[in-house]
Amino acid sequence: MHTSVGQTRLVLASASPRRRELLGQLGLAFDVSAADIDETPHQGEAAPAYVLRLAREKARTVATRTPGAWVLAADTTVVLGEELLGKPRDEAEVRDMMRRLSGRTHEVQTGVALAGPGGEHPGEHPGEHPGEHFMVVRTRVTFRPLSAGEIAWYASTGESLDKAGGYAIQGKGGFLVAGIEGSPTNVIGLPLGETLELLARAGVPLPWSKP
Ligand SMILES: Cc1cn([C@H]2C[C@H](O)[C@@H](COP(=O)(O)OP(=O)(O)OP(=O)(O)O)O2)c(=O)[nH]c1=O
Repeated sequence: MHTSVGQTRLVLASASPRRRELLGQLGLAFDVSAADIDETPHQGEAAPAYVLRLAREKARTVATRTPGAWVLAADTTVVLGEELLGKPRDEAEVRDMMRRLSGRTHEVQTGVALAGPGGEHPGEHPGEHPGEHFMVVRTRVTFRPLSAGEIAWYASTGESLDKAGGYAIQGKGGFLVAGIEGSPTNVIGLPLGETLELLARAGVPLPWSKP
């Protein structure tokens, strides 16, 4: 997809097909450019600080190579108690995550960051990209108590490996979930209502705003 928002391009800094599809639902035109960054959490880093740091880093990385564009990025993680559950490495780790999530409520947290087309002018605060806006959105998700058979089958489907917490609520993993409190699109990787508010706050022209 290539076009511009008013005079200024909007770029989605993501390799995630889910984020591309979700942002596309807002009727905005945008380009896509993935940011490959190190996603290792810092020692003792709290979940909201972690997802925000990664979202801002992705946005800044792409903003540096696309000057004059608005750059939107996000990072999603699953938080169970104090623990961050990222993407599982293999099927055994998926089974382990499913056993831990079974019958319990966890939070899905997404950091969303928008870097403005600020050129070379410094931001207001040290380390801040000019025109930067960001936020963290949290959704509570409760899993059904899962049987050993359900866990083994789900882990074998292969849909877990590129998903935080090892499941996809929008896919085969829908049966795992008993209830959800908060934004559903946040769980899939981009909270649409809040993203819209962020874009509006930053002054990005929306499809229905007057020219
Ligand atoms: C919990 C859950 C996560 N996910 C996905 C959303 C995110 O794409 C992924 C978490 O990984 P992220 O690191 O947030 O994103 P990504 O690596 O897929 O893409 P990029 O960094 O390039 O933007 O997990 C689902 O699709 N469904 C779910 O139910």
